[in-house]
Amino acid sequence: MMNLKQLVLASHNAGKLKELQAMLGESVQLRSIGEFSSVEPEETGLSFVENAILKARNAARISGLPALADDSGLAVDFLGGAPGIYSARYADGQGDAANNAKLLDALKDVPEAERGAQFVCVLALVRHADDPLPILCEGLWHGRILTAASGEHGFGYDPLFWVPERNLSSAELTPADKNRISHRARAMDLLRQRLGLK
Ligand SMILES: O=c1nc[nH]c2c1ncn2[C@H]1C[C@H](O)[C@@H](COP(=O)(O)OP(=O)(O)OP(=O)(O)O)O1
Ligand SMILES: [Mg+2]
Repeated sequence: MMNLKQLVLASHNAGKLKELQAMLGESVQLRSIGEFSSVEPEETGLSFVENAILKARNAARISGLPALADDSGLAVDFLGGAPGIYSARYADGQGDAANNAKLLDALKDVPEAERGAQFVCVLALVRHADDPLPILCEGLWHGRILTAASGEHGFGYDPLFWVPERNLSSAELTPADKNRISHRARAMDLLRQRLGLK
């Protein structure tokens, strides 16, 4: 189908690279787009799918390699699905800690039963920059937003995301356990099936 020994990961997020490489194992080497360029494309799409495709095409164009992109985020029920595709930019680009603080504030006094949320991950794989048939895989992970941060693992909103099947925050899970059950794990599972890697 395509040479998948080397794929460029269209992401500047070290947390994603670590998780995706761990899920893929040694048969596929993920190279970060950061090796080729430090310029991040503007995420102008209105959906996770559009942004994932846009990032994958951009990375394939820059690197000349097949490219995998991950567009992901946190959709909070009480906020009508926000921050959603804007999760990384929720606190205007001030980073994870500011995003988490803003989310806690937005849910101040909201009772537990109304704090439902889901992590969303869309993976897009393109064989080359103009690929007319990107492979798209998605994964969801249902949980709840805690009232205070807890845990040191992971990245992003992990310290605020309570995982019902473990009764722990996502940042309290071991990396290996998160990689078995997360939104990203589900999307990667589908991708491996699509690629005949399992
Ligand atoms: O497993 C996760 N655990 C915690 N937080 C997560 C997770 N997965 C996505 N997230 C959050 C981080 C960021 O606020 C947004 C992704 O934004 P997103 O644009 O896809 O990624 P990004 O800008 O960090 O890197 P890049 O676009 O270069 O891949 O959702
Ligand atoms: Mg981004």
